[in-house]
Amino acid sequence: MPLLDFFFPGLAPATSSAWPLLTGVPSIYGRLLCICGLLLLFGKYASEYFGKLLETYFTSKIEVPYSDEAYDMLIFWVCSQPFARSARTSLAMVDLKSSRRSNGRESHANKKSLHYSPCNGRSYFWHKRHLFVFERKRNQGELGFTREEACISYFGRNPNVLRELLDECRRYYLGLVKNKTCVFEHEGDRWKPSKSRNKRDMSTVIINKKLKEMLLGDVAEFLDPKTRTWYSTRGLPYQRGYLLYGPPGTGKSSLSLSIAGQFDLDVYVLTMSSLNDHNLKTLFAELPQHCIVLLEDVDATGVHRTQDSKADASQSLGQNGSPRMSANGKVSLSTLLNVLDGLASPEGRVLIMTTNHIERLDPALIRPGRVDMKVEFHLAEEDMISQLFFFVYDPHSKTVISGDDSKEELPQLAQEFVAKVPKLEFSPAEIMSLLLANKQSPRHAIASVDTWMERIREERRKFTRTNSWALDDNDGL
Ligand SMILES: Nc1ncnc2c1ncn2[C@@H]1O[C@H](COP(=O)(O)OP(=O)(O)OP(=O)(O)O)[C@@H](O)[C@H]1O
Repeated sequence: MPLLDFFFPGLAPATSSAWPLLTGVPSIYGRLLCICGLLLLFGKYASEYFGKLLETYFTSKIEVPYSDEAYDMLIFWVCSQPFARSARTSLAMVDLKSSRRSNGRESHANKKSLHYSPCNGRSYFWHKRHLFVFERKRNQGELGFTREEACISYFGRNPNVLRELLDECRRYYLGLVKNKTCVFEHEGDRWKPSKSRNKRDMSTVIINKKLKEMLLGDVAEFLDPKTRTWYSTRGLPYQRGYLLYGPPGTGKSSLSLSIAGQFDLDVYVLTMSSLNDHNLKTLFAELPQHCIVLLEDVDATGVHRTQDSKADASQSLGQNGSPRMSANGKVSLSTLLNVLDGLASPEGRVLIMTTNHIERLDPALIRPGRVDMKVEFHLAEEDMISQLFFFVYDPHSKTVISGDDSKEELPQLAQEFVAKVPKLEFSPAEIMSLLLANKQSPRHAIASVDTWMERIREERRKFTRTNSWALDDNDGL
C-alpha cells in the first residue's frame, strides 16, 4: 500500500477500502469480480497517471486559438495529411483549394469539394521521423459561443520541432492564399479570417486615371520603408487614412480590395453597427502592422455624435477603470476618434472609410490627420462608359468572352453605346450589369439600352416611393 501510494498518490485509499471487501467475500466468483474491478480501476488510473507524466516531462506542445489565423494554417495543413483522411471522427468543410485547382472553371463533379479534418479527440501521426499528436477541442466560451482550440504536441523536449512544423503549415497556407486577399471580420472582440478573395487587378476598377495614379502613388509612398523611418524620426504616428465617397455602385469597395491586392495587404473589415466601445478598442489593439482597416458605409454605422467628441481616452473609462459603453451600447464618436488617433492603432495601418453621404459625417471624423485624402467617385461619364464597354468586350482584356462581332467593329460599337447611355445618370455597377447580361453580344447590349434604362428608372421611382412611405411611418411614430 505505501508503495502504491508513493507511485500513484490517491489510489491507495481507494484500494485499501476495497481490500476488506475482497477478503470478506466468501464466493470465488465474487472475489474474481472484485479483482477484475480493482484491476480496471488500477488500469484506468495508471494510464491517466502515466499519460500525464509523459505529457508533462516528455512532450512539447503548442496551442493554437480558433480566433487566430495560425488556426487556419494548422487546419489546412492537417487536412492535406493522410492521417486526416483516416480519422474516424471528422469535421467536414468546403475545400478552399478546389476553385484554384480547377482554375475557376469548376465542373459539377469537383464543385465545392469537401475536405475533412479530425475533430474531438487525438490523432497520432508520424512526420519527419517524429511522432506528433493533433488534438482539437471545443470549449463553451462566454455568451454561449462555442470556441474551438487546436493543439499540436510531439514526443520530445525540443520545442523547435513543433515550431518548424507550424512553419511548414504557414508556408502551405501562404501557398493556398497566394494571389488572394485575406479578409478578416470580427466576432465579438476577436478578429476571424473570413473568405479569402482572388486579388482584384487594379485595371479592373475603372475610375479617372489621374485619380487612380495619385491614390496608388500615395499608398505606395506611405508603405515605403523610408517613409516609416521618416515618420518615426519625427515622432509622428505612422498611419494614413482615406475617404472614398460617392453614389452606390461606383467602385469604392472594389478599389479598396484592389489596393489591398496590389500592396499585398490583408483587409480588416469593421462593421460598426455590431460593435460597442469596448470591442472596438480591443479590435484595434489586436490589428497587425501593415494592414488595411476598411470601414464601409461609415455614415450608416450608428456612430453618433456625443456631447464630448473631444473627450480624452480617460473619460471613456468607468469608475472601476472598465470601459464605459456609449449610452445605446454602440460605438460613440469619441471612442472612434480616440482609437483612430490612439496609441493602440498599429504602425503602418491604412484606414479606408467609404460612404455614400459625406455630408452626414462629423467633420471631426474626416479632418486632416484622420483622413489624409478624400477621393470622390462619380456616376459614369462618357469616358467611363466607353472604358466599361471595352473592358467587357475587348479581346485583349483578361475577362475576354468571345462575341459575335468582329474586333474591328468594336470602337464603332462603343461609340454607339456611349451615345445611347446618358452621362452621369447610371453607376458603373448598373452599366456593368447590362453589359454582363449581354456579354456574348455588344450589339445586343446596345439594342437593350432603352429597356434597361426604363427598368432602372422605374426601380428608382419605386425605391423612392417606398423610402418616403417609410419616412412617413417613422414621422408618425
Ligand atoms: N468603377 C468601377 N469599375 C469597375 N467595376 C465597377 C466600378 N464600380 C462598380 N463596379 C462594379 O459594381 C459592383 C459594385 O461595386 P462596389 O461594391 O465597388 O461599389 P461601391 O461604390 O462600394 O458601392 P456601395 O457604396 O453601395 O458600397 C462590383 O461588382 C464592381 O465590379
